Amino acid sequence: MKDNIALIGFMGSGKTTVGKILARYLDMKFIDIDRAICAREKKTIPEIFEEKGEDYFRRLERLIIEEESSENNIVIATGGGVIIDNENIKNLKKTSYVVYLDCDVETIYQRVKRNKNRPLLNVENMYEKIEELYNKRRTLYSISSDLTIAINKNTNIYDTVENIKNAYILS
Ligand SMILES: Nc1ncnc2c1ncn2[C@@H]1O[C@H](COP(=O)(O)OP(=O)(O)O)[C@@H](O)[C@H]1O
Ligand SMILES: O=C(O)C1=C[C@@H](OP(=O)(O)O)[C@@H](O)[C@H](O)C1
Ligand SMILES: [Mg+2]
Repeated sequence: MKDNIALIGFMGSGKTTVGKILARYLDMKFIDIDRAICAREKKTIPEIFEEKGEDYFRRLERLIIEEESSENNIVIATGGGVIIDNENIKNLKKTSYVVYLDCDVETIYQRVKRNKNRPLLNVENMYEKIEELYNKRRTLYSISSDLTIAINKNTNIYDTVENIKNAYILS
């Protein structure tokens, strides 16, 4: 069994929300990479993207994942773009059981449409943008993970947590 659990998946798939509950259930520490980036920069994600650019954000994301990957007994909620950089997956896999929250596009859209905290989705046609990014990324999520959990609009969050917990314990 690996020391940590890392959650990956598209924006809105529930990484942050599931991660918090999972950590509590397993008595592990919870780390949200986005939150750690914001704390370090003392800025929100949209502010970092606007003032410093996406590349700067990605460098910080990579650095913090590298740091956190040397910890133990933690649940890590990553940001949806973590799989863009292969180095991130290599680092996470060293110490984490990687779980892909595989959520359908419609459910993602319904969950994120009113939220302004995801700069990549602040475009005129958000649904189209989600589809485009989703199609680009889905294979990467799949091949980067040890376990895939299907999520849709009817999925109960506690079932998700229970399934991850059981698979992790058996791993
Ligand atoms: N299983 C679920 N059922 C209903 N709403 C959910 C579920 N999981 C997450 N959400 C909601 O979807 C939104 C996005 O969740 P979040 O955890 O921020 O996703 P991520 O970190 O993957 O971007 C939040 O408003 C959250 O409350
Ligand atoms: O998919 C992405 O590229 C991003 C996802 C976000 O995290 P969530 O997946 O938690 O929304 C956040 O890291 C940033 O807005 C970029
Ligand atoms: Mg999140």
